[in-house]
Order: sequence, then structure tokens, then C-alpha cells
Amino acid sequence: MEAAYQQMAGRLMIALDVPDAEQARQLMRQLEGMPCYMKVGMQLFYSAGPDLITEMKAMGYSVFLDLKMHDIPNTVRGGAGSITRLGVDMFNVHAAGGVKMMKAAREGAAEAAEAAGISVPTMIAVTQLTSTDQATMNNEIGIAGTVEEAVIRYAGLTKQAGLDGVVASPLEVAAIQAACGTEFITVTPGIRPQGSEQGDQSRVTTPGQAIRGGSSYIVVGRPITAAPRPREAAEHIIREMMNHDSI
Ligand SMILES: O=C(O)c1cc(=O)[nH]c(=O)n1[C@@H]1O[C@H](COP(=O)(O)O)[C@@H](O)[C@H]1O
Repeated sequence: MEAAYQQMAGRLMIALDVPDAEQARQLMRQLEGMPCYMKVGMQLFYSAGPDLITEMKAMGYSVFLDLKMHDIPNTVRGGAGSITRLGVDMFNVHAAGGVKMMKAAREGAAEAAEAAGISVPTMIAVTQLTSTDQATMNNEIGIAGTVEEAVIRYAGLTKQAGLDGVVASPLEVAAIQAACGTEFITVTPGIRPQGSEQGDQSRVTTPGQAIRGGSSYIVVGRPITAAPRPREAAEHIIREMMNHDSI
């Protein structure tokens, strides 16, 4: 595998939103050897539990545990400690929990990592979910202004709390980098290759547009996991990420 391919594959996070460990294993086997991240969300983790994380790590995958913690600081501190002890590479919280909560997550992870002699996972915060559009944010959630303004405010709080980056739509990456710097990590779901169903996502781009826009990592679920041949779908996306200038 050429170096450029390997490097780009490392920026692809595959969302394994499947009901149980067996279905996850099938996908892990089909994708074996691809140097991608596996993203484990609440559907799979609540069903398969921590053992599957160990299996994934043993297969050589990097793991992003996406449990989007949002609770009082003390509870999130404890949760972050437990997650860190699983040996994951990345996890997330909701920026809407505020600076104190995010700092508690950071402290909980740091303490657990030190006690276990392991490295501290990358910690990121969800800004506005990519399924949320402007009208929903203004009229239901009760946040005024544009989605981009809300995302930038959450990104600023995340940086203030000392976390490593945010989850946002690729459409907001340029503004996040302008506000928080290019070292600040941007993990972007809401990715739809041309011709694939938008489903419940609102703020979407193609993989090529996301890479061109500066996303550190792109998160792709159903366009890979629901494809007839998931490995081919993932490889196609990696090629598109590599050729983003011509797409
Ligand atoms: O934190 C996330 O990963 C996340 C945040 C967000 O704003 N939007 C979002 O879609 N996600 C996750 O990214 C994945 C997107 O999956 P697909 O829509 O199937 O590509 C899902 O696992 C979501 O839980």
C-alpha cells in the first residue's frame, strides 16, 4: 500500500453503527488491514461492551469511542476515567455541558491514564450535531444566530477547557480553524459521497470537499456499512480523499 494511501486512510473513521458484536466483527474482518479508525457509538457499545474494544485494538485498529458524554462534571470525570482505562485512542463529550464539565473530563482521563501508565486519549467535543439545521437550532433548541456562530462558540469553550478539538460539519471547519488555529482537531461527520442517501444528516459534504476544506478526520457510517461491498466503498472514499483537488 502506498504511503499517501495509508496516510489518508488514517484520516477515515468508519462508524460501526450496527446492533451487535457479531455484525461489527463481520465488518472488521472485511475491512481488515485498512489503517482506518473504527468509531464505536452507543448502539454498538451498549450492546457489545468493552470486550469488543479490546478485540478491535488487537486487530490493529485505532478506536474512537463516541459516547457523547453530557452530565454533571463529577459524573463525566468518572466516565472519562473508565473510558480511558479501555485504551481507546479518542473519545468525545458534548460541548453543551460547558467548560467545567469538559475540564472534568480532561482531568478524569489524565488521572486514569497516569495511574494505568497509558497515554491520554485524544478528547474532542461535539458542537452542533450535523443532523441539526438552522431552523431546528433556532426554533426548537432555542439557540439564536447561525449554526456556524454556535459551532464557533462551542469550539472556543472546548479550546478553553483544554480539549484537543471538536466534532462539527465540514462546512464549519474553515471558521473553526480561523478561531481556534489549525492545530485544533476537526472530526467531521455528515459525509455523503455523491449519489448516496442524505438520510437524517443536514449539514453534509462529499469526502473530497471535506478534505479540501481542511477536516482532520472524516466520519463515514452508512455509505460504507450499508454498502453491498463495504471494503470497496471504503477504498473508493479513500481514493476520493486523495484526489480531492480534482473532485
Ligand atoms: O459524534 C459523532 O460522531 C457525530 C456527531 C455529529 O454531529 N453527527 C454525527 O453524525 N455523528 C456520528 O457520525 C456517524 C455518522 O454516520 P452516517 O450518517 O451513517 O455516515 C454516526 O455514528 C453519528 O453518531
